[in-house]
Amino acid sequence: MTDPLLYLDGVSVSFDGFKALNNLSLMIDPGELRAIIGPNGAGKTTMMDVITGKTRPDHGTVMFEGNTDLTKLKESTIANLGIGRKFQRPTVFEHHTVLDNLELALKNPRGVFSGLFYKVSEEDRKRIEELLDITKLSPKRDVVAGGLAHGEKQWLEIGMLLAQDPKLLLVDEPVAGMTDAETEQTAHLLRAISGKHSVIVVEHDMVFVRELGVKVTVLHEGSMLAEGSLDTVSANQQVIDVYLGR
Ligand SMILES: Nc1ncnc2c1ncn2[C@@H]1O[C@H](COP(=O)(O)OP(=O)(O)OP(=O)(O)O)[C@@H](O)[C@H]1O
Repeated sequence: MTDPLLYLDGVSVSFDGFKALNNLSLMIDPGELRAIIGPNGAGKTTMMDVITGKTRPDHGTVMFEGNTDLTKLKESTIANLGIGRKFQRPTVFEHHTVLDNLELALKNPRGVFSGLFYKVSEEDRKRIEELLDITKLSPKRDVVAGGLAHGEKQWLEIGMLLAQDPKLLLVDEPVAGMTDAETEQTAHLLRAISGKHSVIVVEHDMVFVRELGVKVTVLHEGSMLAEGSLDTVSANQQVIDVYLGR
């Protein structure tokens, strides 16, 4: 058995006495792509906030690569360990081209480097070509990011995060506002980057989750309600009740 890359153990977070996370435990393997679903308020965002160090849990540990407890570290330190996060709204440099955006992302590995003394090396060029290829943005390389379609912007931002070679990528509702074709393409992209990177994706769109075809964790009231394939969890009576509001 491989050791998990990430191991949340008994994590609880309270806001004014309200338990947003309640004794949550979860394991993610190296290279795994995992979907997290759950009704509004289930604690999905809070879970991401705890992993990235934005929110400190009241109880529990978040072990990364076996022996690093993320709950003891600052957000910037956690980012430097190789944990990237993509928020729902794309944040790309709108006035720069796709190529420039990827170059800028390479220039600032996890925010440590100064771009001032930076020159694009042959190795970087190769990496940028790989990123253009995987995000399917090669034909758009010279287009200004502001002129991209919504889906393309999201893929560009994922490419920018990949430029920093994260071990773990957290992706929050990537397909909100996407067309069906874009949604399918995004599932394809996330599947393509898993293996080399672990990816946790939070999403409400079940068509997308089905396209991902990976293990699903269902959160409810801050705890894990069920885990397994989408077919398994959707047949679970407790999961059905929660989604129907019973
Ligand atoms: N900073 C905060 N202060 C007070 N309550 C909070 C705070 N952050 C989250 N909560 C509450 O904790 C609960 C869990 O919220 P969270 O955003 O993690 O859920 P979610 O599963 O991401 O929901 P959604 O699918 O709607 O994004 C919610 O009831 C929310 O109102």
